[in-house]
Amino acid sequence: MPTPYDGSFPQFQSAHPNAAFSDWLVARAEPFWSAATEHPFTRAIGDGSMPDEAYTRYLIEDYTFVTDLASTLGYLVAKAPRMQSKTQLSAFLALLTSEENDYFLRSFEALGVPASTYETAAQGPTTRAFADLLVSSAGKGSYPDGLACLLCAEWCYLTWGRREAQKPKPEAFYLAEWIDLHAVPGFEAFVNWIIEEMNGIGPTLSPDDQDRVSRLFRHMSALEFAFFEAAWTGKTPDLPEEFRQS
Ligand SMILES: Cc1ncc(CN)c(N)n1
Repeated sequence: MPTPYDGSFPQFQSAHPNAAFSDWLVARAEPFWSAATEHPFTRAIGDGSMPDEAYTRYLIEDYTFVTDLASTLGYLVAKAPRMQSKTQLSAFLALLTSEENDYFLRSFEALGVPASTYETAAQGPTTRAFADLLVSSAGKGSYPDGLACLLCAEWCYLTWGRREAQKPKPEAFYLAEWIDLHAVPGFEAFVNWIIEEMNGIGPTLSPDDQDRVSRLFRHMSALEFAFFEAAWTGKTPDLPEEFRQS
């Protein structure tokens, strides 16, 4: 697994003159970024080797995560400084609450999960930590804070989605469609937009703000890994010491 870069953005740029702010975020988020994007759970989605039990566990938790993600997008639409950004974010929010919501409902039906289960599911500890970070960064933090969390979540999914889309489609529609949702050109264009938005704003931030944004991206990467791990193993993984609240 790659080791983390612990220097500042200007230091990173002196060593890598063509590097963008988002490259620095990824370098600072290692080894969690690679652990999340290469998690065995993501490979099992594309292999068609996913146990129903693990995928059901994942979908129930992820439905609550996506509900919080929709709230996060609502905050970001409100905080985005430009109309062009509000347009991008609200279009994604519309997709999340329509096409993606429909995906979850059809998948729950196919996997035999009743509405009474997924509508009232309590979040496990990892999803709760995610919800706290996402919703509070976007709601109480600045636009770049919330954007860093969104960037990590969507870029992570584009990364494994594009890789798994190279394999023959899995038979189960809920696996094949989950890959498609995260590999189609429209999703890629949206993630590229978030990357560009962050690359435009990041270099203008103060050193303290850059540092905070990079910590949020790193924390999100660790949670993305933990989320896959919890679904895959059925156990709550311990978060590394640096993310535990005192
Ligand atoms: C945990 C998690 N992270 C990201 C995504 C992609 N929206 C998701 N569905 N779930």
